[in-house]
Amino acid sequence: MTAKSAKPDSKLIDDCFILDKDRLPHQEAIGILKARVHPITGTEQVPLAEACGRFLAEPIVSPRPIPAHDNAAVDGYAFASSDYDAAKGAAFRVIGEAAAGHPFQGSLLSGGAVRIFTGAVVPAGLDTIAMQEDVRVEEREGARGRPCRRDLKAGANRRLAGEDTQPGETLVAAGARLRPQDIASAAATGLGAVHCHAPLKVAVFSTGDEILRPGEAFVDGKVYDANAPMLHGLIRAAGAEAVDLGVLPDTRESVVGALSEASHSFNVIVISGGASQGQEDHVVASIDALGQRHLWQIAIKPGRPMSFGQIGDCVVLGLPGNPVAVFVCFLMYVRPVLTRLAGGVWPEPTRFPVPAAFTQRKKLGRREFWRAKLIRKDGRLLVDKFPRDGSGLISSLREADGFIEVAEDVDEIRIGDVVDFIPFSEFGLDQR
Ligand SMILES: Nc1nc2c(c(=O)[nH]1)N[C@H]1C(S)=C(S)[C@@H](COP(=O)(O)OP(=O)(O)OC[C@H]3O[C@@H](n4cnc5c(N)ncnc54)[C@H](O)[C@@H]3O)O[C@H]1N2
Ligand code: MOO
Repeated sequence: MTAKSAKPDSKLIDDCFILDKDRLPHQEAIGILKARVHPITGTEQVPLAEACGRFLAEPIVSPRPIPAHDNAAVDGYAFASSDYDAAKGAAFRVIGEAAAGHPFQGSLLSGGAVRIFTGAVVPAGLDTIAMQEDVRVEEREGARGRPCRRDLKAGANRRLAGEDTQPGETLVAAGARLRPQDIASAAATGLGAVHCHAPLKVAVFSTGDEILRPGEAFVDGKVYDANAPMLHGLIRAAGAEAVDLGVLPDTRESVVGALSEASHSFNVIVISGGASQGQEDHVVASIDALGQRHLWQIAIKPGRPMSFGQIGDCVVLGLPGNPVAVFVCFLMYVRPVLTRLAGGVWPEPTRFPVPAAFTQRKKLGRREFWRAKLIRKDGRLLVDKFPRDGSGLISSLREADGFIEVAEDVDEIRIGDVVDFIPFSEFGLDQR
């Protein structure tokens, strides 16, 4: 991997990214977003069964030890280790029974054992359980004896009260997005509901006179709207509610009117297309007219003309029209913004170091996100770059396993260089 200091590259005069040095570096853009957004939704009690995927407003703290009692890990016989000789094994007289939900009720005698089943409370005074497969049943002097094997450790097959969770322990921190295993943890403490942030309401617009809605009859010269349905899925995967408000024509009045109206009823507006400075691009000018713009043009590829601002309390994220740019901008910028606004902790995807299976030059001074696939070669895991970079190639998104993130100061990746690979699963998008 070759790293150089950023400098203008006169060879690339026809490159529309020539002015990247004047644009905001990725980390500065992240800094602006982080500084500007904070949780904005209300909070509510949510029944556990409905809480998966919600952002937690208050930590989940266990009111009790889990398990609540010492209990049997196996079906067998419980006895006191003080009555047992590990060198010889032992024979016990069975004096009663303990089943899950039905504790032993009798009183214990020295040398007595209790027939016990998995999950049953271990009777007070007993501490060790012999698995029934390790026990031989005998009739001796009229009573049923249970000689059990040698070498059992004191405490064997007993699950201790509190070994999973201690009372007062924080199980899930505020700001976490609840997963099924977190729900199990809360449920095990007896909590019926948890305190969560209300979901964020996000409006989605597409713009462009060329855009047709999927399902409509094709018209020459038009393009079906791939962005709004994709954004819908991405927003839902990020834990927010999405409402698709349709396609706006390329006029200033329609964009200003639609943004203004939506800003009154949504927490966030995500709009794709019309993001740059052509005469048909109205998003940035509309944000300027209606509110404040905090960011526009990032030194990245793809996705450079992304914008971020606010109209009143409504956050507006303007994404470029190219679907690959929408995908990249959403995962790298919009998703963390939505997470934070919804009460979550700013998510940082893990970058996995993986050797490159390809050689590729790159322009200095901007960060690039390359679509990539994991491959196996001679038993090693490598990452291969999708051969074409076009920002309209939805096929590349469909086939990729993730992004390779290439820093501003790198001008070439060579075969064998270790690169930063971000699998799409890091963004909550499942692998097929
Ligand atoms: N002279 C320049 N031209 C362009 C530049 C530049 O710097 N100078 N930047 C290029 C880059 S990079 C991008 S990204 C785009 C950004 O353009 P806009 O956000 O203004 O996007 P549009 O022109 O509206 O659309 C771009 C492209 O995407 C298609 N599109 C738009 N919406 C959808 C949709 N909902 N579903 C599917 N496809 C969509 C649209 O038809 C265009 O092909 O500008 C470059 N040009
Ligand atoms: O950077 Mo554009 O965002 O090529 O699609």
